[in-house]
Amino acid sequence: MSPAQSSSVGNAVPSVSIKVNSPNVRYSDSAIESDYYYDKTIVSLDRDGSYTAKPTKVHYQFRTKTNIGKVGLMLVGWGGNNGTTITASVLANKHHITWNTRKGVQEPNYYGSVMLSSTVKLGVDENGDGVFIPFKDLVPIANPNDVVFGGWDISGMKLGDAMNRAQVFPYDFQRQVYDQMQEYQPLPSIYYPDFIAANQGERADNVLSGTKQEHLEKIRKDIRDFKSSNGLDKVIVLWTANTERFSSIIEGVNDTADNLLKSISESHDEVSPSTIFAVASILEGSPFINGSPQNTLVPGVIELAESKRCFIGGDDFKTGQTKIKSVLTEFLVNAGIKPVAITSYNHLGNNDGYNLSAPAQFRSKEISKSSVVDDMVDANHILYKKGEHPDHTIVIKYVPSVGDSKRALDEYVSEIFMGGLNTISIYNTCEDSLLASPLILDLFMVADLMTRVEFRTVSNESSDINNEKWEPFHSVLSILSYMLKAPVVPPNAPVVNALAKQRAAMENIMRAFIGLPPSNDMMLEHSAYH
Ligand SMILES: NC(=O)c1ccc[n+]([C@@H]2O[C@H](COP(=O)([O-])OP(=O)(O)OC[C@H]3O[C@@H](n4cnc5c(N)ncnc54)[C@H](O)[C@@H]3O)[C@@H](O)[C@H]2O)c1
Ligand SMILES: O=P([O-])([O-])O[C@@H]1[C@@H](O)[C@H](O)[C@@H](O)[C@H](O)[C@@H]1O
Repeated sequence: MSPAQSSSVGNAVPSVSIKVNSPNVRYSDSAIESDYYYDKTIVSLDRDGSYTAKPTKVHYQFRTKTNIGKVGLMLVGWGGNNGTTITASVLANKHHITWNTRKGVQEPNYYGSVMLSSTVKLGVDENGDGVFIPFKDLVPIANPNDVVFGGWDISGMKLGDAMNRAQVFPYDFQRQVYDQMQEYQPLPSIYYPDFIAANQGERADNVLSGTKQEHLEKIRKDIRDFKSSNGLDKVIVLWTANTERFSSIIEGVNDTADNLLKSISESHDEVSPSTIFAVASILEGSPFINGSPQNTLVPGVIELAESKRCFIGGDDFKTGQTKIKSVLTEFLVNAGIKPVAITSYNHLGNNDGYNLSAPAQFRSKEISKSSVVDDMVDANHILYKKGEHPDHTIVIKYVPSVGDSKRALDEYVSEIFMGGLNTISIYNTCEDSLLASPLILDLFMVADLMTRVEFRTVSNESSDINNEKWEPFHSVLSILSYMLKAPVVPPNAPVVNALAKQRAAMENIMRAFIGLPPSNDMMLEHSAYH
């Protein structure tokens, strides 16, 4: 009977082992099973305009397999800034590689990973003081130091040279991982010039020929070969390649799974490389996550994932300017302050910025960056009339000389008490790839966790629960929202962008897996006279 397995992630991240002492939690050698009572408040509007609120409980059972197995992560765009950065960083953590800087010796770490470098309040001790543990130790999470990397790139450059091209890491670090990185060679990939900026053509020397159907079959074979040659139990595919233009959603082309598969067999122009990667992953039973803003997950992909019970997630890593926006806007609106203008400008000089300098690719990013305030604004009908929104402007400029060190300038103008105005200006220099890369690990770890979770609903306490079938979560993983600018959610589910809510949802779902109630900060234990 073993408690939740904790994984020691090198010496960069401490690990704790926890066991829940409850009749609602059962440990076996292969799984943690919990009975969880989900509290909801159902609200109805009465004829006189008043609301009736009715507390309800739904009884779920969760089963989390604790045997993680050997997991691989295949990156599309492996030779890019994010792909090389995360690969080299895991090597550094795994082998405890340190490097000299002008400030002294730098240790490897996983800062910026919410699972690896943030904590959650497990509960309180006998004095009522909070006990905080690494987020990753709530439930059995894969150890990123053990992940097997692979992937594709339209640039055939080996990863050591690609890391050098990315200009993210200092020389003293690069020189220590160069030889190991040079052992990695991205597989040839799918290249349809129409979907990314023309300026990317200069690096496209590692591309597949043939029809779209042949591309689909080749990518599927790549996934199978990678899995078998590395003795993997599971492969997760993650797109961190260039931003593509949006695909048009066309009835009969990509609106259903069958139409999409037919369109691929006919090499339809409107099927993008990223959508083919998504389809290949799903057909191979590999979760697919889109770290870029384009609408890879067209309706046909979602329907295919649902039919195959395969996980998908997206869109667009939420790393810097947008991450701050999803906090600041919630703070303002929830404080009863009315943002009337949010102006976000940034410039950057990496290849992502080079690709985004093309209008169609910028438009994809503008869309994903613009939707992040919608849920917070729509929830406050005191400040905003129906359909009213702040002016929200997004500007991205390519400035080669700043490289990966993106500059983000934001101005928030808000109406405050009695006709006043409040202006908040932010200047934020972000090492773009050092912000995004840890999120690749978070997306990988949480997606892997979800492949090991099943649940069932106890609809009638008197019936035999064992007659209820264990089910996986819905294929569209909205639990990944915290890491994504424009979360894709199951049909008819609401989109939540507020960062604190996204994090609380992820934490409380994982607490439910081990039979713990949602975390809250009511501090009632401190409210009585002792
Ligand atoms: N802070 C961040 O870095 C950040 C944040 C959010 C989103 N993103 C998104 O992540 C993606 C990658 O960012 P990056 O900075 O690593 O970009 P990058 O340009 O350095 O890397 C992208 C890589 O993808 C390759 N590529 C392009 N098309 C491909 C295809 N069809 N198949 C395989 N490889 C292909 C390119 O050759 C390149 O090596 C971009 O879409 C970017 O918008 C990045
Ligand atoms: O995450 P964030 O900082 O809001 O948005 C960023 C953009 O501002 C930047 O121009 C782009 O290169 C990155 O891919 C990222 O998407």
